[in-house]
Amino acid sequence: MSVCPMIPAWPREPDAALSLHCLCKTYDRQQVLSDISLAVAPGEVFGLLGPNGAGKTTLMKLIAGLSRPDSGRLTIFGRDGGRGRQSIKHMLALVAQDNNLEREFTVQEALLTYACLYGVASPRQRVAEIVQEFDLTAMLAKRVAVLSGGMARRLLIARALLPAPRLVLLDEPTVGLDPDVRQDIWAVIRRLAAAGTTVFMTTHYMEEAEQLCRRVALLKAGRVVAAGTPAALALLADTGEPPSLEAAFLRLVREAGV
Ligand SMILES: Nc1ncnc2c1ncn2[C@@H]1O[C@H](COP(=O)(O)OP(=O)(O)OP(=O)(O)O)[C@@H](O)[C@H]1O
Repeated sequence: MSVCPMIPAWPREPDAALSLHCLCKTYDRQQVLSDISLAVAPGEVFGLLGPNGAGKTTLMKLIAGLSRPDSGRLTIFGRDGGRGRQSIKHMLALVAQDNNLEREFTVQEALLTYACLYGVASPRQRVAEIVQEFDLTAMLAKRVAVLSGGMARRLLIARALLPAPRLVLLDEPTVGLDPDVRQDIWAVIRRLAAAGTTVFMTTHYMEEAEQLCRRVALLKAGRVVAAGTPAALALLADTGEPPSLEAAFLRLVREAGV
């Protein structure tokens, strides 16, 4: 029988925005996720850290319902993420790493089409709100194919927020972006949290985790090896230097047997 790590003082399942209990996933007989147990409070920005191949995207896909766990339990705002998918679909949005925008559409068309597909009430009005919030007016007539990486990322996030999801999953939201666009996206994430939206994000940037996340979990070879506030995790570095999340990350990732 697998042992499930207990994490004290985390939100209890009925109160949590997202609750994962002993989730396991294998691909081609490779154990990719083992006994993942986490809980994220409503309105929290939670960061998932880990080296390449640790299983972060796989976990995102399980939460988003794009893939099924082999075992374990997943609830979103207290509802079963397995059987009750239909009833929670509208509550969450995933912004994946890849750009899956329709290249021939204009920005306006991309937003309006998505709003209609997702049954957003008053789609034109909602698109106008999002355009204003993301300062997209100047690029509305541009075709998606000609957008820079930073513009496309902003559009992907803007599009995902059209149905006003309560839980937003961001897979490496600022990877490959310049510092200016990164700051823009950080501001979006802070606004979401201030408005009570829950954000569950992955990142390879320790500074990003420190700046944005109330708590983080470190995934290594498909297991949670540490979790807590960035400041608490930084203390695990134990290097004699001023504590840093980066030093703690390196220590935990390199340490054998953790
Ligand atoms: N569809 C799949 N079929 C088979 N193996 C897969 C599949 N998706 C992921 N894997 C494997 O699962 C493991 C975890 O991959 P995953 O993409 O979740 O890691 P990650 O932590 O997101 O990595 P990165 O930081 O590089 O994005 C890897 O060994 C990967 O090869």
